[in-house]
Amino acid sequence: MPFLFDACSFRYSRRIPVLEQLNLKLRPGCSALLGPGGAGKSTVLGLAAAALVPRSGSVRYRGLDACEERDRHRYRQSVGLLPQESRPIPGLTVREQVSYAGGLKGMTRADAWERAEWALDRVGLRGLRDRRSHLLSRAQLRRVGVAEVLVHDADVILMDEPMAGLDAEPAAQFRSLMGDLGSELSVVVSAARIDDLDGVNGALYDEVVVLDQGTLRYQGPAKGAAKFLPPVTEARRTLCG
Ligand SMILES: Nc1ncnc2c1ncn2[C@@H]1O[C@H](COP(=O)(O)OP(=O)(O)OP(=O)(O)O)[C@@H](O)[C@H]1O
Repeated sequence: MPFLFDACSFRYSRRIPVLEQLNLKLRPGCSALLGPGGAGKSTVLGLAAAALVPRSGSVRYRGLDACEERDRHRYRQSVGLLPQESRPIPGLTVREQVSYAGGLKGMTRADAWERAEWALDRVGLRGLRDRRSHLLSRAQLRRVGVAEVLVHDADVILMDEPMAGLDAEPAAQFRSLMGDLGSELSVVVSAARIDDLDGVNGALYDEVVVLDQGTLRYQGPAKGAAKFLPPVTEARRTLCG
């Protein structure tokens, strides 16, 4: 079931439009959203997650309209966003933080608490569940972010540049987690370069969307995307095999 962006316009401040009349069918389960810094990837994911609201136009998923008050709660339950930086909540343990995320999506306290343990197990953080979340590394916090999505049983997870800023070893471990998640849950992943996603799960990226300056430059198979991406030789090599 795709995200449907219909004539969607968005701007953070009055002056500079980021998206203007964007029409996009973003298919979870197989999509990578690529583009250079400032292309609008985070904005598109924020709109798809109903964390941002368009100035005009609409964003729909599974027949629910993210802009309609009556649909928004159910919409947000189905969609989870892993932002570029997962932040600790000062004073909370890891399990409390994940459980709190479940509460924000409408789960009862008891359900969220139980399910948080499962979600932390799923992302390999069971052993850290009672640690204060501000003591975690960036890579561990990113896993907490994934657990915050798993806790409320979202059916799609939108990951905003999940490999950015990770050292080689945690990056490899996170790729492996993403590969596992991709076989269970629909995923949309953004990245500046396709090689940031290399090795995650080849089958996941049978559709690539390239954005530049808020405009859709390309949508289709990964191989055809190379000429629409910035001239990064490594990225081209990966795409073109
Ligand atoms: N909170 C904000 N306030 C004002 N402008 C913003 C804000 N967030 C993003 N922008 C601007 O919106 C445009 C699109 O940014 P966005 O973060 O969506 O792009 P991106 O492709 O995700 O880039 P990056 O890879 O650098 O995160 C950029 O010009 C950016 O400067």
